[in-house]
Amino acid sequence: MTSTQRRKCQWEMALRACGFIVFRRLVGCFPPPDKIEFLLLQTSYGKHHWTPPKGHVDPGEDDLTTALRETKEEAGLGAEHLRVIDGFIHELHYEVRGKPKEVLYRLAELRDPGTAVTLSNEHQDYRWAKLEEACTLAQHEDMQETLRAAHRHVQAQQDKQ
Ligand SMILES: Nc1nc2c(ncn2[C@@H]2O[C@H](COP(=O)(O)OP(=O)(O)OP(=O)(O)OP(=O)(O)OC[C@H]3O[C@@H](n4cnc5c(=O)[nH]c(N)nc54)[C@H](O)[C@@H]3O)[C@@H](O)[C@H]2O)c(=O)[nH]1
Repeated sequence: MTSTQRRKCQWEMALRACGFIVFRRLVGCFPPPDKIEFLLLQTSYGKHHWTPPKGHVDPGEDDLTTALRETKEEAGLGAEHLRVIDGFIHELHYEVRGKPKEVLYRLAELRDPGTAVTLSNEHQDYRWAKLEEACTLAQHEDMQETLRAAHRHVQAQQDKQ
């Protein structure tokens, strides 16, 4: 299937995308109370909006495979770089050009916080952002709530340790 056929097929189906809220924990700098930073990517097209790595589900692909593929394609981070966090899945529903779209986000920690991010031509910039900056970049309320929920989830896990 050519990329044009793939894109047409995706538009004919319900829009569905999957991705990862990728976070890293800063190490070695004391005290900052909040060491959690989220990865956001800025598109090189359209409104240049910021989102975590994610993208459309290919025909026959399962959600986790899509999330891993897109994170590799868009940020250069593969399964070997990530620790997928159990118990966190957030599904967002919004409209894109009049069509309903659903986006499913899982949560993953960057194992080595020093790992470099490598962008594809779909994005022009990236940021490792603390929660409030990430919410400002993300703009959309549903994404902001997802980031806050991810932050709560990571902190709750930390508190248990
Ligand atoms: N030239 C050009 N080309 C485009 C354009 N558009 C796509 N391409 C091509 O498609 C490829 C991307 O393919 P994938 O990577 O597989 O797909 P995704 O990762 O899914 O990426 P998208 O950008 O399609 O979709 P969203 O991020 O969902 O943004 C769509 C709208 O929704 C808003 N929005 C975003 N997030 C949230 C949220 O959390 N909450 C709420 N409420 N709203 C949100 C956002 O502000 C925006 O207005 C590119 O390579 C291009 O070739 C475009 O405008 N111009």
